[in-house]
Amino acid sequence: MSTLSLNVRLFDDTGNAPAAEGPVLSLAEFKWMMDEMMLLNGVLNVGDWIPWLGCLDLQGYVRRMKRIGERFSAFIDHVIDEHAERRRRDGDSFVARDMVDVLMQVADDPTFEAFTQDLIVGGTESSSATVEWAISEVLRKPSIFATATEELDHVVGRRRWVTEEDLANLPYLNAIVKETMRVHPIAPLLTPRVTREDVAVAGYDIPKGTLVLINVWTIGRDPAQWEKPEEFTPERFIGTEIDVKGQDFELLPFGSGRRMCPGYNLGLKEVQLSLANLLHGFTWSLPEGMAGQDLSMDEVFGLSTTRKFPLEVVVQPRLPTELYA
Ligand code: HEM
Repeated sequence: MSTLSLNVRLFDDTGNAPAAEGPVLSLAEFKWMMDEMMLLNGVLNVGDWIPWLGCLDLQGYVRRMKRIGERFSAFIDHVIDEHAERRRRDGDSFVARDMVDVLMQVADDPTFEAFTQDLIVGGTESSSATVEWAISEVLRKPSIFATATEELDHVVGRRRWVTEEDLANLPYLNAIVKETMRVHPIAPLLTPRVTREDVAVAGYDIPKGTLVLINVWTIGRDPAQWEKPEEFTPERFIGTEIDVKGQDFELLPFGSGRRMCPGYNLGLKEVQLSLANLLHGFTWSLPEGMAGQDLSMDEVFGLSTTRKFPLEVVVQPRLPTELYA
């Protein structure tokens, strides 16, 4: 899934970065860089909590962070140079083809490189990991697959793939996505906030300057908010108005307020459309002899929360052969 997500953003069909002469040559290498960055974002660095130990870098994390920072920087420079070159080459006939092109048209300041990196890092694993969690949940509960494919067959039919226009007519598919985001929020503690003034929330006095973490992972499992929260039940969203757009505080997979995910619209569509096509196009099952409850749902906590163990599945086509060409 992350390969698909990266191919959409950066790589061509052969897995090479565009103009494969830059500091990153292969998709595999770039994926390693992404994994390393995600992991290092979530680690507990002793030096952050016991400052006098910081200079020793006992766990080696700071060294690794510096190394990955330099490699990412070199890669982003390469992406920007490549885009600038096409802009120069095309002159008046230049047409923006991707997000970097658009950003270069609207912004030209020193934060641009960091912003491009934010978009690549923030937008890649979040979508792919969410789809992977959704497929994992479906594998554990085959009745969900049956209901989803019944809806897809009815709305889309078996002679074509799902398109963006179909999404509005797939309430059960959308409910699977919401339920996945409730149980597996990609950023369980959102981005940290600091209070700008003294404030009282729900009877608690929070002084100005307090670091505040919003635990959406726990909110998603709060029995006061959700019936049988430990169960994966997409049906709970059918017929409700609860949405993921930052207004319903019991479900905040994209956060809320001014620091809410700026890519939520794109991310949501990407997850809905990928999942819809994966369920429509393939029958999913676990390897022989493995039962749903045997599938590990252990998580790795990093910048995003991904599966600890890779998902091993058996897939079979559901649609006419010519659609897979
Ligand atoms: C399923 C997909 C996605 C999920 C679940 C997700 C989730 C999140 C969350 C929870 C935050 C923190 C929000 C907060 O603290 O209030 C965030 C921030 C961010 N996201 Fe996403 N995201 C997704 C897709 C994307 C995409 C596609 C992009 C860009 C193309 C993107 C770019 C960003 C950026 C740049 C930030 C930092 C914003 C800031 O700090 O001001 N995300 N995302």
